[in-house]
Amino acid sequence: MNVLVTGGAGYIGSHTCVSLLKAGHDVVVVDNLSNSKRETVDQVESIAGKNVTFYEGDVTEAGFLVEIFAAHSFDGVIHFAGYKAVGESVDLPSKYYRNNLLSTITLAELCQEYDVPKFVFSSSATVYGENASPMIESMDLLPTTNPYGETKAMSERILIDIAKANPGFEVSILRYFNPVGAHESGLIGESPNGIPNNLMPYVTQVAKGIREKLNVFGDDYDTLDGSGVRDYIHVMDLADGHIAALENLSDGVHIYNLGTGRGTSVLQLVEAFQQVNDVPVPYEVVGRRAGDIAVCYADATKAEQELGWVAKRGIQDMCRDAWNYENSVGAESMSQNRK
Ligand SMILES: O=c1ccn([C@@H]2O[C@H](COP(=O)(O)OP(=O)(O)O[C@H]3O[C@H](CO)[C@H](O)[C@H](O)[C@H]3O)[C@@H](O)[C@H]2O)c(=O)[nH]1
Repeated sequence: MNVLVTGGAGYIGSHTCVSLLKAGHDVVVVDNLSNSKRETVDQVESIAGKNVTFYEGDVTEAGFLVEIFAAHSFDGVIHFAGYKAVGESVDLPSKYYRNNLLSTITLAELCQEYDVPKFVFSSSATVYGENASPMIESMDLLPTTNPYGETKAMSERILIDIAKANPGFEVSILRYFNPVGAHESGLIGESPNGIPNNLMPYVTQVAKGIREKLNVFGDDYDTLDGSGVRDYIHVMDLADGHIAALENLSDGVHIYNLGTGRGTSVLQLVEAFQQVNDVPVPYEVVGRRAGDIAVCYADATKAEQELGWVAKRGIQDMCRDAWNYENSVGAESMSQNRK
């Protein structure tokens, strides 16, 4: 297939491009590089040994996208591009609603105009809100605690309605749990700007000595050791999930959790990281972080039954590959304002 990947220079997008190319698909990337770098696309090409067509620009701009849709005959779109910082979305809600919703609407409209039948959307487990785990696709969505999460829930709604009105439009909505790790080559990985919000990049930076210690946000949750429990999934498993979703698409809307189905606590993850990589990760338990829930993990059976996809890599692989990337030449130069 000839696939348009929006946000293909980003963390999950770049790993998915590798999997797409390796599976024999052709890839066109559109990315405005607001939170990523052009070099990542070069790294993707060198890992896969195949070329990618790259356009720098914004997927909220229909005029810019029209030229790309006209120049290529796409079989499908995988839409990753979007703002994703939870805290920033609380401070700048209109930035999030404008960008994340407009991009989804614009792309879905262009798919109708140019007869592009397949659409895979990056959603998030955050749409489950405070439901009790395991999260299952058939659950009613609960309000999320921030505009970022709302943009994911609203984008899902918009795609469901557009698919209803346009028979033949095939939509796959993928709800990611907690993506971590990196491609085993160490050439691409997660390079957050500034102080990381998420656990794994914070852990790797503490291990590396860039930050003094990890703050563990709460040890008084009702979990096995009191720290928060999440379903961490290796980014290459997640990438493979997109290929399975794309290749198995059929008429209508299909929603899948992409998780392992297993929960790991913050303290368990820190312990695994130290053991696998033989490096200390000093930490201190501090108060809970506003908006966090105690436990979030997937029921991952639907993706297995319908797509034949299961996550193959474990916590050890995730910790090893995240550390390998942190120690690579690329990690430092990819990140901005790290200190
Ligand atoms: O420095 C840190 C960072 C995180 N945590 C803990 O580690 C766990 C995972 O936190 P992350 O920030 O890595 O991930 P979240 O589950 O909070 O975030 C996920 O859910 C969010 C919505 O709530 C967004 O969807 C986000 O993109 C996605 O990664 C949580 O228990 C959190 O409290 C710490 O203890 N210390």
